[in-house]
Amino acid sequence: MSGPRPVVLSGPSGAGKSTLLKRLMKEHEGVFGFSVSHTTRNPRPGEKDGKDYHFTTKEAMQDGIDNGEFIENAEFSGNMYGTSKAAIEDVRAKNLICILDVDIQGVKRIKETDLDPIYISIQPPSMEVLEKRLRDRQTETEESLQTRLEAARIDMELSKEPGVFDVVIINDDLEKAYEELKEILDEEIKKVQEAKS
Ligand SMILES: Nc1ncnc2c1ncn2[C@@H]1O[C@H](COP(=O)(O)OP(=O)(O)OP(=O)(O)O)[C@@H](O)[C@H]1O
Ligand SMILES: Nc1nc2c(ncn2[C@@H]2O[C@H](COP(=O)(O)O)[C@@H](O)[C@H]2O)c(=O)[nH]1
Repeated sequence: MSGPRPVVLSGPSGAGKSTLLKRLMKEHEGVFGFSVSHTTRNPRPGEKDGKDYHFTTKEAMQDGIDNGEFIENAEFSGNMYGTSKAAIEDVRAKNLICILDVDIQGVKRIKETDLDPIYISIQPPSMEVLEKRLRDRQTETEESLQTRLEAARIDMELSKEPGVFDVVIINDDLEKAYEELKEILDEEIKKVQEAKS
């Protein structure tokens, strides 16, 4: 595939992926494009259909999967999530760096494709900090919080396996984590900016 290299951001729910990528996109207008995933979970307050996710039903999503419309899909915390081929194409058609926010199952499935992204894991400094962040975000029920923490334990172990990620960023201090992320992507950012000038 031609154009700038896509970027996969992964890591436990609550580690800070959306926080970092929203800032990255805001500070680099016209450089990044978000691959809008499909999900069967309910929207959170403030989330917009078509921007944060394509919110859909299990039936419609399963039809799309059966029709080969997704490059990967996974079940996470009782809901379906997936990256459609169209979501990636929409970004790549504009010659932008395509950012995918997917869980560890998504990372493994994307590795079986020819997408060839830069794989970045965003990790919390500890389980305790992660739990506090998730509780403070007030988006989960106690049940879904516990499911997410269990998935986080698995994610934190798998992310240590050599070769899974190109880089692991510990998001303790937000400024430091953001600077690290920018530095990793500096070369790709410059390529897009130069192509536009
Ligand atoms: N370095 C940080 N220090 C303190 N709070 C943080 C930091 N990074 C993110 N947060 C906060 O932690 C919460 C979780 O962050 P965020 O929603 O970005 O996580 P996420 O990895 O995108 O989660 P999910 O995968 O569930 O979407 C948010 O309320 C965010 O404001
Ligand atoms: N495999 C995929 N995982 C995805 C996708 N979109 C998001 N995610 C991951 O799901 C969890 C939960 O997200 P939330 O928005 O409900 O908090 C998180 O780890 C995301 O990275 C996808 O298309 N495929």
